[in-house]
Amino acid sequence: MIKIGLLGFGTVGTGVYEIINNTENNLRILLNKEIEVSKILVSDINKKRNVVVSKDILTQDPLDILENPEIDIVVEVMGGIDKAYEYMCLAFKNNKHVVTANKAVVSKYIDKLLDLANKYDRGFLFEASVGGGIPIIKPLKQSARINNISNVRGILNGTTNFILTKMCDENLSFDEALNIAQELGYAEADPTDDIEGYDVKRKLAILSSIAFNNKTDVDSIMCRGISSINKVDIKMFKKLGLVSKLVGSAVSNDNNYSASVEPILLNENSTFTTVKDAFNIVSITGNVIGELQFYGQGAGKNPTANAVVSDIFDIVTGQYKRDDFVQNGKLISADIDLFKGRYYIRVSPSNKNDVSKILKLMDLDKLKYEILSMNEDLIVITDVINADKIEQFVSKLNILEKEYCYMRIEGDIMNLKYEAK
Ligand SMILES: NC(=O)C1=CN([C@@H]2O[C@H](COP(=O)(O)OP(=O)(O)OC[C@H]3O[C@@H](n4cnc5c(N)ncnc54)[C@H](OP(=O)(O)O)[C@@H]3O)[C@@H](O)[C@H]2O)C=CC1
Ligand SMILES: N[C@@H](CC=O)C(=O)O
Repeated sequence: MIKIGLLGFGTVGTGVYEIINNTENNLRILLNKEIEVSKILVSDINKKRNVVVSKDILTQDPLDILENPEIDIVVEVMGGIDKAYEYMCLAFKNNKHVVTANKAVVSKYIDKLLDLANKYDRGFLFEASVGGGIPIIKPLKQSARINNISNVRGILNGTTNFILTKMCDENLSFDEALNIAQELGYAEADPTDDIEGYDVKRKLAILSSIAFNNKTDVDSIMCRGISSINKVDIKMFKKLGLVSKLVGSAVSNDNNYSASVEPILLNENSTFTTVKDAFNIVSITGNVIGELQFYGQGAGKNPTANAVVSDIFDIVTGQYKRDDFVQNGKLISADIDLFKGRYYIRVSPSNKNDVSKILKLMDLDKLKYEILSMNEDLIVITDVINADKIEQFVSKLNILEKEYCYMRIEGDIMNLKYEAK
C-alpha cells in the first residue's frame, strides 16, 4: 500500500484526491499496488468543502503527515513559500518522496530541494509547477540531456491568458475577467502574482534552470504584467490586427542568458495568438531537436491534478531520476537585444491638456512616433527603440500606472490593418 499525505486541499489538492479515489480509473491496476490519501493538511478543519471526505483524515498539524512513518509520498499543494519549503525539507529528512505544484518554492529553492532529495535518495518531482497539465518538465529534462537549448519561450499563465482572451473576444473588462478566472480556480491566492507577471517569472526561472543547466535567479528576470491594459487598448489592438499576450522568454547565448516577462503584441496569425483562455504554450529550441512546442491547459483543478498524479505514478514505479543540474553555473545576466522593437504606447492623462506636454516630452526624448489617436487618449506607435528608452520616457510621465500602457510589437508590422491618421 502506498500512502500519500496531502499538504493542501484546495483546487489542486481536491483534484488529486478525486483522481486517486476514482475507482473507475486504472491507477491501481497500472501501479499494481493499492494507493490511498491517508492524511490531508488544511488550515481550517471545519471549513465547508465541496468534496466528500472523512473528517478523520483532515488535520491542522503538519507533523501528522511529515513525521508519520506510514506516509511514503508528501504532495505539497498548499502554496506560499516559507512554510511550504520548511515542510518539504522536513519530508525529505523523514525519508519521504516529495511532489509539488508550487512554482514559488521550486523556483526559489530548486537547488536546495534537489540536494536534499539526492542526500536522502528520494524523488522530488514538480511537473505541475509549470504549464498546469502540460507535460513540460520531464520532456525538457530529456531534451536538455542531448541538446544545447538556446531558447525557452511561452505563454505560461492561465489566468492572464484567460483575462486577455475574454477582454478581446467577449469585450469583458479586466476586473470582470479576473473575477471569473478566480471563480474557476485558475488564479493564485493573491492574483497580483498572476497579473503582474510574477507567476510567469517563477515558471520561467524553473524552465531556464533546467534548459540551461543552471539555477536562474528569479529576481534577475525583467518583468512587467498586464494590469494596465484596458478596453481602449484592446479596441486599438483589434483595429491594428494585433493580439496581446503575456510572454516569458529566456535566451541563452554562449555563457550568457537573458530572461524577461512582458506583455507583447503579436500578429493575429501567429501560433501564440491561437492560444486562448487558460491554455498555455511552451516552445523550446535545441541544437539537435530544433523547435518543440507543448500546448495544453495551463491552470485549473483537473489538468494540474493530472500532472501531480503522473509524478506520483513515476515515483511509485521508480521512473524518476536523480537530477544533478543547477550547480556551479557560469551563466551571467546579459543584455541580449530581447526588448528592441516598435512600441505601442497609450497615455490617458486625467487632465486632457497634458497630451501636448506628453508629445513635447517624446520629442525631447527624441522618440520617433506615429500618432494613432489623440482623442480621449493619446496612442502612438514608435519607431524601433530599446526598452530602456521607453522606460526612461515613461518614468518622466509622472502619472499613475493605470494611466498609461506600453507594449512591444513583435515581428513585422508592415501589414498593420489600421491606417494611421
Ligand atoms: N490552481 C491552479 O490552477 C494551479 C495551482 N498551482 C499551485 O498549486 C498550489 C495550490 O494551489 P491551489 O490548489 O489553487 O490553492 P488553494 O488556495 O485552492 O488551496 C490551498 C490549500 O492549502 C491549504 N493551506 C494553505 N496554507 C496552509 C497552511 N499554512 N497550513 C495548512 N494548510 C494550508 C488550504 O487550507 P483550507 O482549505 O483550510 O483553506 C487549502 O486547502 C499553489 O502552489 C499553486 O501555485 C499550480 C498549477 C495550477
Ligand atoms: N495561477 C496560475 C495557476 C497555474 O500555474 C495560472 O493562472 O497559470
